[in-house]
Parts: sequence; C-alpha cells; structure tokens
Amino acid sequence: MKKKEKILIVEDEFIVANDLRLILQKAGYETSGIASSVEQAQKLIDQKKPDWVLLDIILKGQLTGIDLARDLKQKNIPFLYISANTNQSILEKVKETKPYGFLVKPFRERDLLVMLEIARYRYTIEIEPTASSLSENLSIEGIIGTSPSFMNSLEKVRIVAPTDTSVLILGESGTGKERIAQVVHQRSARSSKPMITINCGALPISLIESELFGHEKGSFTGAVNRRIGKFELANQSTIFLDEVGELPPEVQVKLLRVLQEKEIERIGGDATIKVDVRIIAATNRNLEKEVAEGRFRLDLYYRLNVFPITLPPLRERREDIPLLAEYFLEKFSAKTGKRIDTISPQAVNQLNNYSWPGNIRELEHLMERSVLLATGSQIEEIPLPAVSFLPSQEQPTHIKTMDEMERDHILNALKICGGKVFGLGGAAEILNLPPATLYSKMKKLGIKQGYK
Ligand SMILES: Nc1ncnc2c1ncn2[C@@H]1O[C@H](COP(=O)(O)OP(=O)(O)OP(=O)(O)O)[C@@H](O)[C@H]1O
Repeated sequence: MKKKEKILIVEDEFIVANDLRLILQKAGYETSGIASSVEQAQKLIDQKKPDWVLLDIILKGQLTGIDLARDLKQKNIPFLYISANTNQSILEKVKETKPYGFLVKPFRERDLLVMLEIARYRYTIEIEPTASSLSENLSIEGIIGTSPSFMNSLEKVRIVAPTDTSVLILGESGTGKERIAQVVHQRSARSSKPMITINCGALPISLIESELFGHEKGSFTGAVNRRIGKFELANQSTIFLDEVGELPPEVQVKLLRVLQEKEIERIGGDATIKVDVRIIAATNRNLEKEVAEGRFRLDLYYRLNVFPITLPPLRERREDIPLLAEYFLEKFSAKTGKRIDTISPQAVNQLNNYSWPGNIRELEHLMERSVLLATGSQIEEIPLPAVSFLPSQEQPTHIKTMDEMERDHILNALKICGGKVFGLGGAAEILNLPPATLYSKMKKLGIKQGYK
C-alpha cells in the first residue's frame, strides 16, 4: 500500500467496531474513527475526509446506513456494507446505493481484508472512466444522468443527431424533451444556425398557421406587414415542434403537406417556397391513443414517428435524482452567490421518496427555492408541495378538519409504501415518525393495519 488509506467505521456495536479498527490497523490502514450514528459519521466525514467508509445498516438514531450511503455517493466517497441484515427488501435498497461490497456478519479477518482489497482495486480502475463520461455529459451538453434508462435514450440521441432524420421525442412534462431536442440539433451539421422552436399548444388556432408558414401583407385583417413563418426561418436548420399533439386538425393537414413536399406557401401568397428543414417534434400525449381516438392524423403520425426517443419520468430513474439535485444546487448557489454545498440526509431522503409528477423541471424549481430558503451552508429541507400527495380526485372540496387531513396524509403515505408501516421504505420512515407514534395515530384515526 503506497499511502495509508483512511477508513471510517460506522457501526453501533462497540465490540464489532473495535474489532474492525484493530484488523484494519494491523493491515496498515489508518482509521478515521468510529461513528455509531449517521449524524456522528457525517461530522467525522467532514473533519477527517476518509477515503473509504465501512457501513453497518442499523445504527443509533432514526437514520440508517443506507441513508448515509446516499450521502456518500454524492460526496464520491466509496463504501462497503458490513451487516448481519440480509433481508431481501433491504438488499434491494442496498443495491440502489451501488456499494463496492457487502460483508455478512459474522466475518473472518481475511474476508474483510480480501473484500477491501478487491473493492480498492475496482475503485481505482472504475473512477477514471466514470469521471470522464460524467464530465462529457456535464460540460458538453449540460445533460445530467447516468441511469440505464436515460443512457439508453442518450444513446439514441447520439445515433440520430448527425443525420437528417425526423425525430419524435416522447415523455411526460418536464422530462427534458426540449433540452434533448437542442442536443440533437447541436450535434448535427445544421448547428451553425439556431434551432427554431414553436410551441404548437400555446397559440390560438388563428395564429398557428401564420406562425408556421408566414403571411403576405393584407392577407387577412390585422396582417399589416408580411410575416416570415417559422418554417422559412428554419431553412437549412432545425424546427422544433413542441406539443405537436395539440395541433388542430386543419393545421395537421398543412403540416403534413410541408413534410411531404418540402415546400410552403405563405398565407395569402401564391408562390411556393422550397424549404430544407429538419423536423424534431415532441409531445407528452400518447400519440397512438390520439390517432385511435381520431384527434391526430395517422399519416402525420407516420411522418413524425420515424425515430422516436422516449425520455423516462424521473420516478423511473431515481438514481439520477441526487446527481440532478447537486447540479441544480451548484447552479443556483452560484447564481445567488450563496455558499451552499451539501444537502442533509433528511432532505436527500425527501428527494428520494417523492414521486416527481413535474419531473426534472419540478426538481429544478424546488432546488432553486431550497437554495433561496437555506440559511446555512446546507439544504436542510425541501419544500415539497403537500397537496401533491393527494390524488387529484381527493383534492379538498370543503375545509377538512385537522384529523381528516392527518388521516388522508397517513393513508396516502401507506398507499405509496404499499401498506408497509415500519422499517425501510415504510410509512413511518417517509413521514419521519417513530413507528410507535404512527401506530397510535392510526389507531386514533381508525386506520387499520394492513391497509393497502
Ligand atoms: N438531463 C438534464 N440535465 C440537466 N437539466 C435538465 C435535463 N433535462 C432537462 N433539464 C432541465 O429541466 C427543465 C425542463 O426541461 P425541458 O423544458 O426540456 O422539459 P420538457 O420535457 O420539454 O417539458 P414540457 O413537456 O413541459 O415542455 C429545463 O430547465 C431543462 O434545462
């Protein structure tokens, strides 16, 4: 070993912790101390900056080793679990944190040292490519995310971007469709000209046509000047048709004609104008359903759906939440001049447990608000909207009593947790309540256990 690596032991059983310390020291490692709770560990991490962390799962206090692992991931400190707890639901959570290993207690000295050696080897060979692929994502396009589902979409972007093929970007609101459209354009031979964007859902029908194709002076009341439409402006560049699913049928026909003929006519004009435009369209609607229900033309759907790219909702790429949160934290602390560099484990917990109906945009706004509200150097709490826990049909129509509110809130937490009350991923955890308190509240409010 060239330099003595510093290892922090996070373990609440003193005898095991001390044993670990002796084994490590004998093998030539330096120990950065012993912590028996997440809070204590965080202090030691800030003070001693360990190279590795050995992590037990159940610790003193409310937070577990898995909560700390999420924090370590953000700080890029590698870790290994040492625990007797091998219950399947815990292992699932453990896997999500991507540890460098898991040692089952009780263990022999040799088991620990071999696991550590392999983990250190893996870390040194992995850290390089990980850092460079991340920095490529960050610095070239400002696109954050390394989850498999998102990487899959990015791979499609890389393949289609340099071609002239039409692209259809699908995904819920706020998943980054416009951002990805920009990347497609920037990575194409058309990038020297700006991409022209039109939001098909934001214009009254009477204006869309003249927005898209332009009009001649005097062609209708109010057309006091000639106007160049977006298609003409996008000549030799890319046009981004956002919310294409909102286009009214009359305009769908005209759009189809442009795509087929590659020429436009300004309203009130008689000349046809050749245009060379690459099409990127996006929608958060299910276009197949729109076609089936007669709201979207099948022939236009075929024209647009040449190369579909679906962006996953944030709740299906949860691994990316901490990365994105950190990215926005940096962005907004730089913007406001506030020095905020960490997110508390409680707040990380909130981020990880929320359903993100507004996807990346919602996360971006919440991080901006959190930065504005923060008073110290850490984000303590994320101001999540309370009502989004309520399914829309249960939105309050009368003023509820506090008991009713509490009952609804607990029922919703239970629903999200699949009826699980205590333990990891249980309602007590996401409500930040001791299980006994939650049980007594449930009893008082008449909520039966086993509710799903
Ligand atoms: N991968 C990403 N990394 C960093 N920021 C992102 C990423 N994807 C999206 N964003 C940011 O999230 C916000 C929402 O993205 P965008 O407007 O592209 O979503 P959208 O799917 O087009 O939304 P809508 O359907 O509501 O128009 C933007 O501020 C964008 O810059």
